[in-house]
Amino acid sequence: MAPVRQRNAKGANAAEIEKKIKRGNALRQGSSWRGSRLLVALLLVALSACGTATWLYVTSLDSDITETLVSQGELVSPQPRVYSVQCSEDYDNYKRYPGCTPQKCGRAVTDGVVTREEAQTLRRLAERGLALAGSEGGASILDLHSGALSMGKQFVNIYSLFPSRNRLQHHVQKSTQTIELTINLNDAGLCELSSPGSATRTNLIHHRRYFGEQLKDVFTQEDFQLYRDVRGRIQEVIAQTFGLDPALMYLTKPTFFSRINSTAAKTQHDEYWHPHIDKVTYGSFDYTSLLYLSDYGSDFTGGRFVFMDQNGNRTVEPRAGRVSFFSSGSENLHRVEKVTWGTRYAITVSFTCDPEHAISDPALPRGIHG
Ligand SMILES: O=C(O)CCC(=O)C(=O)O
Ligand SMILES: [Fe+2]
Repeated sequence: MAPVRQRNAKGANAAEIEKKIKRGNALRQGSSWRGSRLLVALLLVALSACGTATWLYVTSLDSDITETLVSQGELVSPQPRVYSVQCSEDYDNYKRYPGCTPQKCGRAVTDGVVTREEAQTLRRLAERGLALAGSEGGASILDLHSGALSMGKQFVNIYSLFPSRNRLQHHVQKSTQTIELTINLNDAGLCELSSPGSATRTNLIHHRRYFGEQLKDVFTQEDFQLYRDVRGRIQEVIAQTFGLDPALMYLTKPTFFSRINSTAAKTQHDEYWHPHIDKVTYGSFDYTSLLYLSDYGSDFTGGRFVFMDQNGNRTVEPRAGRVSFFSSGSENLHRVEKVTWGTRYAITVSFTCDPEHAISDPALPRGIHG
């Protein structure tokens, strides 16, 4: 019996051990299941956290935009779309010119004043002109009136190099900064640029020949005629919209082509995105207009124009041929978003009520025949 009991006891032990092994396996299996379930859950949490963060980021990019006043895809024609805004007190600090000084303020957009073909012609002109030089950073300008052209980290004057005098002094101006360059034309027709305050003599460059030869191909009389026509039509629509006498408003400086891309800024001149008030930045401006020469979304991304109002921001999306215009005081604080891709072209054409700040339409310098 004893051996049987023993066998039985052994048998019971073996069954117990087998049970334990099975339980152990099941437990291990269970814990590996639990482990992978935990991993999947963690992954899901991480993914949804990522998704939420991305969503928050994307919406935060847009969250400062309360309203799109005019999108690129729509066509505002023939009448401008007008948004009235209460005039700021800025104009009280200046002499008032009845029939011109803003009494009604606001902003308006029209696609009915400049055709897309005209915008394309002007854009080609901007491309050719700015290809002569251009800023090292993302924002270049070509001022048609003064001839100031971004070059590297500074500006050159493509017009002043023309008169056949030997020594010229001129000022290149953008915003509040004025650079005075003295240009000496040497016997070889090369020019030496020097600027007061810099002890070292700067560049000996073939500017005179370079721009002289290039300019003939870049600007024709027709181009300047087109600028004049467009300027006249813009003046008319501003006068109509704000109830002004167009004969009492004058083109003022600066009036320039701008080319913006996503290259990192190299100097302050490239930092076009800062909020500003045109009347403060440019002084003489009473009405600002912007003629866009390229399309938001297909020629470039970013680069929307943003009115920064107290109760939110309102955008205008550039469209080739679109004219956006507004009274230049602090009722129209604005900025341009950074361009994130592509190239954005525009022209700034602005008007003053003060005859002393009037400029004549840009024209080809004497001696250059288109
Ligand atoms: O190009 C734009 O949309 C605006 C430029 C601007 O604000 C300016 O020239 O003062
Ligand atoms: Fe501006």
